[in-house]
Amino acid sequence: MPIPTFSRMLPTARLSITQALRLETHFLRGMPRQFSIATPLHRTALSLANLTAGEPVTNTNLASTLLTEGYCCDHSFPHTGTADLVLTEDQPATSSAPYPANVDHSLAYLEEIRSQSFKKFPGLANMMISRNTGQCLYWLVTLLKPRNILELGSLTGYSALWLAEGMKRLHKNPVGDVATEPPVTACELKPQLVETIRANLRQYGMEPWIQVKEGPAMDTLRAFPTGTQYDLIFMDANKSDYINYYETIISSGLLAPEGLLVVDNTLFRNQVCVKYPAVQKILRKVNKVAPLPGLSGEDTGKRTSKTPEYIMKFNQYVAEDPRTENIMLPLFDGMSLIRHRSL
Ligand SMILES: C[S@@+](CC[C@H](N)C(=O)[O-])C[C@H]1O[C@@H](n2cnc3c(N)ncnc32)[C@H](O)[C@@H]1O
Repeated sequence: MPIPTFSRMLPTARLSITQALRLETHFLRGMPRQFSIATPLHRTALSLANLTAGEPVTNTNLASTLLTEGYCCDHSFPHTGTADLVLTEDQPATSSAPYPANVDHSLAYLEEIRSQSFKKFPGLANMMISRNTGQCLYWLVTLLKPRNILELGSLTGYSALWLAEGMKRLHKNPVGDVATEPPVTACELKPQLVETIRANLRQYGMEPWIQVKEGPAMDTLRAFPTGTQYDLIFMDANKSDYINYYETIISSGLLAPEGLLVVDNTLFRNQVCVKYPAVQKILRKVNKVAPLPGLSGEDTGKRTSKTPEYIMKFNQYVAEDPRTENIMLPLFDGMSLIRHRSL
C-alpha cells in the first residue's frame, strides 16, 4: 500500500498546536516516515523521528518533543509569541526508511529492537534515547575514536548498540582495553532487561562488542580495578544517582584524561527550565491543548516526581564544578557533554 503523502493532504499547512496534535494523531501514527515541524519564526526543523514508525504516539509525547527539541534556554527560546507551526515533510514521499538518508541502512536492525522494546516493555521503552540521539552517539564514537565505552542504564540495549555500531565502524574486530573483552560495557539493574539485552546481542551477532554487567551501576563503578579508564561514558541510568555517578566517575579517574562523559535527559522534557518566563509561557500554551505529564511521566517507568529536581541539581552541580567543563545540547531530551577542564 502506498504511503499517503502528507503534502497531498496539506500542501502548505500552517497549524496551531491543537491542529498539529490532531493531525498527528489521525495521520502520522504508525507511518514509517519522518516529518518535521518548523516554526515560522526560525524555520528550524524539529524532527519528530521518535514519534513515527509504529511507536505509540500520545499528545503528551508530541508536546514534550516540541518542547525538548525546541530551544530551551531563556535567551534563545524562540517560540514565544506564536503557537503556529508549519508542517513539512523532510523525507521524499517514496522513502519508507525510518532514518534519514545519511544513516547507514545496515543499522536497520536497531529499528527492530526499538519496536520490540515498545511491544515488550510498553511502560519503559519510552525512556530509550531517540533515533537522532542514537545517531549522535554513533557520530561521537566515530569522531572521538574511544578505546572503550561504558554505559550506565541500558534498558534493552538500544543505545549501547548505537555506541557499539560506532566501534564496529572504527574497528574490524572488537578491541577493548583488554583484547579479549568487548569494548562496550553496558550496566543494567533489572534482570529481565539484562536477559533481553543478552538475547538481542545474541540475535544480532553483537556479543563480541558489548558485555553486560547486571546490578546497580554504582556497584559496577566501585568494582572496577583501580586505574580503570574509559574514553567515553554514557550516563542514562536512574536520575536520582546522577550526582553520585558523576562524582564517582570524575573523582576516581574512571573518565580518561581526554575522555568524554555524555549525560542524557539533562533538559528533562523542559521541566528543568520552568523557572524561565519564556518557557513558562510556552508551557502554558501547550498545556491548554495537551497537559504535560506533570512532574511524573505517565509512561516513563522509573521516572518519579522528583526527577526534574534531580536533573536540575545535577546540572547545577556540574556547572559549578571547577574540575570539568560542559556543554548542553538541546537534542531530544537534552544531552550534556562533559570533559575534564585540564584538557
Ligand atoms: C533511561 S533507561 C536507559 C535507556 C537506554 N540507555 C537506551 O536509550 O536504550 C534507564 C535504565 O536504567 C536502569 N536503571 C535504573 N536504576 C539503575 C541502577 N541503579 N543501576 C543500573 N541501571 C539502572 C533502568 O532499569 C533502565 O533500564
